[in-house]
This record gives sequence, C-alpha cells and structure tokens, in this order.
Amino acid sequence: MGTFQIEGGHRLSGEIQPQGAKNEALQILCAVLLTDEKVIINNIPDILDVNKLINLLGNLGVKVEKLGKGSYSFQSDELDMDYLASDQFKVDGGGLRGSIMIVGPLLGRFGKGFIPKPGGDKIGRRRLDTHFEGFMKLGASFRYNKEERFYGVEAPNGLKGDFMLLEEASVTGTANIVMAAVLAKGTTTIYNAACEPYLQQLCKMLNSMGAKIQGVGSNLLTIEGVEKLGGCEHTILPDMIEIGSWIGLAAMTQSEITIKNVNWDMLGIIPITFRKLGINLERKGDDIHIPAHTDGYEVQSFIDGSIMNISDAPWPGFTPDLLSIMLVIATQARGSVLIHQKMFESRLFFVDKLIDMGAKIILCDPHRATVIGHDFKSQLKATTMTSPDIRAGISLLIAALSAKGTSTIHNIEQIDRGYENIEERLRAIGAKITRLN
Ligand SMILES: CC(=O)N[C@H]1[C@@H](OP(=O)(O)OP(=O)(O)OC[C@H]2O[C@@H](n3ccc(=O)[nH]c3=O)[C@H](O)[C@@H]2O)O[C@H](CO)[C@@H](O)[C@@H]1O
Ligand SMILES: C=C(OP(=O)(O)O)C(=O)O
Repeated sequence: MGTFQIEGGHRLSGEIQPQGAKNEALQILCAVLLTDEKVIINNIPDILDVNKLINLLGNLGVKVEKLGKGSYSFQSDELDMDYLASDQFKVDGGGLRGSIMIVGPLLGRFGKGFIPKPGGDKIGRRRLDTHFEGFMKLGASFRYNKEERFYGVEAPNGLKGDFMLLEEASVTGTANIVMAAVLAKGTTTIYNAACEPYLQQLCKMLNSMGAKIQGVGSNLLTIEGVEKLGGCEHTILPDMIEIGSWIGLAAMTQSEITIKNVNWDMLGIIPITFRKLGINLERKGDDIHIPAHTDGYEVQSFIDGSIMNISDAPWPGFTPDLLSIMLVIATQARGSVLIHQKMFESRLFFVDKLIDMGAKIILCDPHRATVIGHDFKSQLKATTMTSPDIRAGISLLIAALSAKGTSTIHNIEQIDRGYENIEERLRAIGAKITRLN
C-alpha cells in the first residue's frame, strides 16, 4: 500500500497542465476493438486504470505501439478470443471499471462479449443492468454466472437495431451500447442516453471511423448501423475532473494557480458551480486563472435566501465525481452549504476524516452532508488517513495540503488510478509532498 506524506499550510503558485481525461480514455481505448485497421490515440493519461486497460487489450491480442508521450497506435486485426476464457482475463477484467466497455465492441464485431465483474471505486451499488438490457434490446442473449460473477452476451447472427429507453443515463452503459449498435443492422435509437463530454468524444471518434451517429451531445442518439469501421486518429480532451481538483486545490490553499488549456467550452456547468461557493475563476484564453483567495470565499445563497445546495445530476448537470472536492472546499468557505450526492451511496463517508481534522460537517445520511465553513479562521489539523476511493483520496490530499502540520495518506493507489505523476506535478507548483513507497 503506497503512502504520501504531506507538509501542509504552504501557498502554491504557478501553472499546471491537466492530463487527458481518464473516463474518456477508457471508452476510446475500448473502441479500438471495433476495427481491424490502425487507430492512433493522443493525450492518453499515464495512470493506473488506463495502463491496466492497455495491458488487457494487449493480452487480447491488440497490437499496441507507443509512438510518444501519451500517443499510441492500436491494431485489433488478430485478436486471441481464447483469452476471454482464461484465468488471466478474470484478473485483468476485474481490475478496473472501464473494462466493462470491451463487451459492446466485441459483441458488435464478433457476436460475443464477456466480462468478469468489473472493479472501480467502492462507492455504493454500481449496477450493470443498463448495459445488458441494452444489448438484449439489440437481440443478444445474456447469461450471468453468479458464482464466478461472470457476464456473457452472444448474438451469433448479429445485432439488430431497435428503440430503447434507458432506465438510467449510465455513462459506461451508453458507451457500451453505442459501440455495439454502430455495427448492428438497421437503426438504433437510444433515449435517456448519457451525454458527458466523454460520450461526445466517443461518438465523434466513431463517426470519424465511418459510424453514423446523430444527436451527439443530447440524450437522444440515433445510430444507423454500418457494415465495417475503419481506422482514425483521435485526441483525448483534458480531464475535467482533474481541472476541478486543481480549482479546489487553489481555493483551499489560497494560492494563485493557472490551469492551462482546459478546453473551457466542454466544461459545462463546472465553472458556474465553483462560483456558487464564491470561488473566483477567470477565463484567460483557454486557461483558467484562479487568483489567491487571501480574503477567503463566500458561499452564495439562492434568490429566496435559502441555504446553498450542491448536488450531482447526469450531464449537463454537475458531475458526481467533483462533489467530494466541493465538500472539502466548503469546509473553509464563509457560509454553509448542503452537499447532496444523489447517485452513489457510500461516497460521503470520508467526511469522518475531515471532521477529525477539525472541519464542521454534519453527515445527515449517506447521501447528504451539511458543511459549515471556517472562513479560514481555523486551519484544518494534520492527521493520518487512508484513501477510500479516488475522489475522496484527492479531496483528502487537498485538505492535507491546506492543513497545519504533516499528514499521511495511505492507499494512494486509489489516487494513482486517475492522477498522472501527481506528486511531481504538485511539487512543481510548490507543494511539499513525498511518496514513501
Ligand atoms: C469509468 C467511468 O466512466 N466512470 C464514471 C461513470 O461510471 P458508471 O458508468 O459506472 O456510472 P453510471 O453512469 O452507470 O451510474 C453511476 C451511479 O449513478 C446512478 N445513476 C446513474 C444515472 C442516473 O440517471 N441516476 C442514477 O442514480 C446509478 O445507479 C449508479 O449507481 O459515470 C459515473 C457517473 O457520472 C462516474 O462517477 C464515474 O466516474
Ligand atoms: C468513480 C470513478 O471512477 P471509476 O468509475 O473508474 O470507479 C471516478 O473517476 O471518480
């Protein structure tokens, strides 16, 4: 188990360049299975989850070639389908959440797809019903081995387009169904589709490979199936969750930081939501400049004067992956805020650690926490903690960097799942952080 030691209480300053988006990369990498031609992908983040998926693709027979930092070519012309029945696949597939998205492309192109129960954050129930109901709507048969927790779908005669109304706007579920439907016969219509920038990017890539997808960016996708897809070159967007993490870091440490090349127009409601907590964000070209909040930041209230409430919703609502960071920032705001995590059941339990550090938080129930900000009149105190999931991990790291004294964070593999070379990048803007093992 890896550990960070963090000496908190120092102001940071400088520029930080966001990595490529983890959740987009996981979708895009799975899409390379849809063609026997070469696919080039740029801006791939060098993080644990993405490297695990690249390794899985390699074990499946995809020819992987590194072209430069963050750039790879992939060719899926000679896949080893026997690997899907191997013990190694059970280990590889269970190692991350994103592996679930190999099923759609395999089903679409080869008429069968398998996956062990995927990994990912333990943040409450994470059902896969949307994925498999979608595949069944396209004509696949489904089986699930409860003992081995192994899922399988088969359609030996190919898939056939249909209309479907998804039970939930599942991000990976929509990506999976889209990747199956692009090679189905006829037209597939997906209503209540997720439409995060990750999905917009996936659809853009698939269209450049020859797919016919309309409605990109909306919750109604129409996909006219094609016989075959070809190669393409695709560049992954900057990671909006990382960008939000650095905004939180700047606010909590009262530091002046510029986040470079953020692709502002794809950030949706994120900048507005930080402003609700009183964070001042300036757009400079395509950068975000956060001035030092030396006088703190004040939570806004609603028009009727009622307490500020920040909650998650499917895109274009506020992403659940930034709520833990919002919660941490709120601990030093002027005013109070209710954080409502609607999607996941166990993502707020990490507040215990913040309470240990001196934050004023009432955990109302597993989904809601009320935070009463200190307005920097009292600093958080350093402590020893364990990172329960990726976003709680980065939130605790931000808390530690703002706290008085030296903190220790264990289980930092959770952070390494999604943040590239984090200690070096933070040291470059003045953070005192050391990786102990
Ligand atoms: C690898 C990857 O891309 N992971 C992301 C993906 O996970 P993932 O695709 O696994 O998440 P889903 O979108 O399927 O759903 C997440 C959870 O929210 C619930 N739910 C979902 C939609 C909805 O309208 N209402 C609702 O309550 C689901 O029951 C589920 O428990 O999307 C999540 C939701 O943005 C993000 O937290 C994850 O970082
Ligand atoms: C929950 C997340 O990741 P995953 O879906 O990979 O567990 C996340 O990125 O915040």
